[in-house]
Amino acid sequence: MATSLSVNINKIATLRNSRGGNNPDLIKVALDCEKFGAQGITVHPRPDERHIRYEDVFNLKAVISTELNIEGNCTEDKFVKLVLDNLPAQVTLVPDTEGQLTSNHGWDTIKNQAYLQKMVALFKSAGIRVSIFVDPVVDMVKAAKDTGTDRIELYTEAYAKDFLNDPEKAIEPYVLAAQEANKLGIGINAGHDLDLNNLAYFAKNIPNLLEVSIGHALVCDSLYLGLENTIKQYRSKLTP
Ligand SMILES: CC(=O)[C@@H](O)[C@H](O)COP(=O)(O)O
Ligand SMILES: NCC(=O)COP(=O)(O)O
Repeated sequence: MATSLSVNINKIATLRNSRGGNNPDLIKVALDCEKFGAQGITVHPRPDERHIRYEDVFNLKAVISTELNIEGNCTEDKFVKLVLDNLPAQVTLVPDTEGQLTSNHGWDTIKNQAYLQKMVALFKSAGIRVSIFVDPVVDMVKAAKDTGTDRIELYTEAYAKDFLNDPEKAIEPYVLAAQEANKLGIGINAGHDLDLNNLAYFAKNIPNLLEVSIGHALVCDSLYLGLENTIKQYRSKLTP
């Protein structure tokens, strides 16, 4: 089974916002990503709207034909409303605090069990698939199962960092977490700092990896390789 590639277009919005106009055109880029082989589009709007604006989500939902994955912090009412108003294929719950540079930890699914159960039920009752962003820790995966979530998203920053020195050691906690998820029947997504160097090894070693969402490195690579070629190269890393 090949893993799906969802392209995170936050960084396209960052570039657009830097000059206040509409260049690059986020909608056109999303549609081109799909044309070039992306199997989903990921956005992670943040409360300060420094990259994806809330209105972008409505505009994207109206035109894209692949899966829309909205990531963000469900403790913000505005985020919850945005998701319920747009009914994406998937919502990924990420425990960010306001003003955070980027995501830097997964949910503590034990401490926040009751809260997550409530939020998962809310989104699922609207027909939205739910994924919970977690660190690669077996106990977090076990407690994620109890929330009723459909999937987890493994937070891969530590993998990406440690891969440079020792790939086998870097992947170890992720394999254990994935094995637990497989045993419990939860789907597995992954993301953060995945790139052309570390992606194939991750996909090869994680059993039943359903989806990766990749933004920062993919957009950087496209400066050199072009967007179409870049997406094809990422897709090829996910083909068994
Ligand atoms: C949850 C995750 O790892 C990504 O969504 C990442 O946080 C992207 O967000 P930024 O583009 O704001 O860094
Ligand atoms: N969920 C991870 C994501 O969407 C993109 O993370 P990154 O590739 O920008 O680090």
